[in-house]
Amino acid sequence: MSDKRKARTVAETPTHSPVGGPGSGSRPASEQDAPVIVSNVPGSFARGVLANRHPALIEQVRDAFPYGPRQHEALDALLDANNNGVIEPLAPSESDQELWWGWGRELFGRSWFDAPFLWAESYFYRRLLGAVGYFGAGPWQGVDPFAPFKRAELRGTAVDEELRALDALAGVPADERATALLHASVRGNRADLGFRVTEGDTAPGAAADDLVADDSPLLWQLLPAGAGATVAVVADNAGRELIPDLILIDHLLLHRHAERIVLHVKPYPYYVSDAMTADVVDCLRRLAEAPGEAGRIGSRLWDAMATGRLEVRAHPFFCSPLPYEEMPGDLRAEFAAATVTILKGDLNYRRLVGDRAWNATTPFADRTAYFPGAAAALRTLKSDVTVGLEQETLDALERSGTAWRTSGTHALIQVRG
Ligand SMILES: O=P(O)(O)OC[C@@]1(O)O[C@H](CO)[C@@H](O)[C@@H]1O
Repeated sequence: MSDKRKARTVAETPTHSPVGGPGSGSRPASEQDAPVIVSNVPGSFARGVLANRHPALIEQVRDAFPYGPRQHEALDALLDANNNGVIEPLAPSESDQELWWGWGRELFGRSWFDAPFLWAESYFYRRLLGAVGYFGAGPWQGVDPFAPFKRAELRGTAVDEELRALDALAGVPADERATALLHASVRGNRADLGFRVTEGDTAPGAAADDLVADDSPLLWQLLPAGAGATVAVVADNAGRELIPDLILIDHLLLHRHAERIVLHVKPYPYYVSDAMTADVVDCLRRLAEAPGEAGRIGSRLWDAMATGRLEVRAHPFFCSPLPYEEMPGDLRAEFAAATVTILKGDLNYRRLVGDRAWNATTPFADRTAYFPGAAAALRTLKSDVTVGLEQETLDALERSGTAWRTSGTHALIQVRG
């Protein structure tokens, strides 16, 4: 962690005030140093994630596999540390021990609730994988603890219905279809299995599709047909989010809005349902084996993989607890070479604009000015961070008295060209 970042984080942690909920849009966060979100504020969303979602998740994972005593003991220890304990560093034998030490040196020995929310969540997932033996040499190495949930979702009848709906869409004009597919990709971000651990079923289409910001005209301007664009797509969740993302990717390739697309996924399981290469393969199979238009999309994408027009990458940075502002040079170069980078989902948004209590009218372009090239965020609102709203929009949301920031009922399409 850089000294600059360390100083900001530590200094601001104790002075953080609750964020989210009615009235929070008027908090006087300066544009430069909005407080880092931590999880020690009673009643805050971040506290709820650590206090409720993480323990529930440990139990779900425990119940989903016939783990042995070693895994059960490690899960018990993680549960205890999450609820009552302090953050322990990784064992020296772990290959990423030094890396995490560097990212959180000053946080070890402190309560999980006092660490920056983004860091604490990321480290929780790292510890969970460690507890079930994901990284260790042994029979559980590489076994995705979230695979049963991802698999059940992908096999569900809801996916059948969503794929069947593509047949009706095949006949509509290309621009209408493009809008529908873009919105489906945004709405797909509601299908987040981590969110559903405590928030219940807010699956795609279950709630009003309420866009609080919509820069989609700018996105299409950046991608005129036939201009030879390369698009980077930073994926979020597998299954019911990744399927509409892949369908949108097919549309971009088919209508030559992009000549080449690089799909960035996680190198290992993360935030419950985040997509890895194995999930891309499962989704492509699901599409390719479906009847009708979905099957045609699946085989086109399969071919696009074979010719390199669609490529999958899994950079380790995606599983780090860092904001995109601190991305390494090779990833920066990759995004710089893209015509536009589309970042899916809530966590990517937090990492893109910074996991801080920004004033919601802070311009999106200011918060993403560091990003190497054009950036587009497609996100359902599922955490406190929001920027780029018009004052009237913010006022109306605050008047609504709803938990609009965190309940997954609202979404946004924000673009910086
Ligand atoms: O990135 P995603 O899948 O859209 O959302 C991730 C999420 O479920 O996890 C975090 C809380 O655990 C929040 O940022 C958000 O609600």
